[in-house]
Amino acid sequence: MIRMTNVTKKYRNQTVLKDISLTVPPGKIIGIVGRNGSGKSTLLRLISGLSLPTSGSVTVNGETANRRIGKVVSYSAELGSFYPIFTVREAMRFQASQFADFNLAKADEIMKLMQLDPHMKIKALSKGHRGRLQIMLTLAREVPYILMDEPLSGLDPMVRESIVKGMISYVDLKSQTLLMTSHEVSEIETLLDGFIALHDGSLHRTADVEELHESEALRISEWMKKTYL
Ligand SMILES: Nc1ncnc2c1ncn2[C@@H]1O[C@H](COP(=O)(O)OP(=O)(O)OP(=O)(O)O)[C@@H](O)[C@H]1O
Repeated sequence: MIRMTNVTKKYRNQTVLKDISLTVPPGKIIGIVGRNGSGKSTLLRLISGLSLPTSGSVTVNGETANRRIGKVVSYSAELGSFYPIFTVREAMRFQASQFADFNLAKADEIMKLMQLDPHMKIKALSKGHRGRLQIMLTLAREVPYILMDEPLSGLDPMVRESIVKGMISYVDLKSQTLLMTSHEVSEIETLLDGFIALHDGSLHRTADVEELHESEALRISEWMKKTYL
């Protein structure tokens, strides 16, 4: 279980998250939605333990989310931490050397699904292929929580649907929870069990997708248009 209790995050004197309290149960696919600058990435970074709240607490399976939480949380790392001269295969091996839970066989399958060339150097990859590599490196860890920040950004619209579906097939919902942010809610909403909607740093709503369908006969994208426009 991910639990945020009265979490506020400030950068200098700007409050980017305000008094957020929420829980994310295990075994779910959850979207974090909201306008640009509403705090989606900041929320994920707090859960990943790479950033700490100014006040309030964030716990994952009862443990405070700090840098050590990386043992149960896989966060879509920036490729900046990988040497640009690494090939795709070397980046996989490097990830395996950093994380004992990195499943090389699964990584290999995802690499094929993503149509990544194992011999290509990171510095030579296009933006879309760098995005695919990031998805593979994040998803191949056998951890309870996988956090992906804008996994679809930079991906060609023609392949997004198949990549999203493929991605989900590698999440084991008996033991894993996936949280992801996306600007294109309509592209991921059929996969989501629930969503967390932020507005100007405040928690606007958390809901089950089914509950939204049943109570308001709306899809998330329709609800967002109605709410935010
Ligand atoms: N390291 C930082 N230092 C200062 N301000 C920051 C930092 N990180 C984020 N912010 C600010 O926090 C606010 C929320 O940013 P965040 O990236 O979390 O929003 P977001 O909802 O993910 O945005 P987008 O949809 O544009 O990706 C923004 O105003 C941003 O400028």
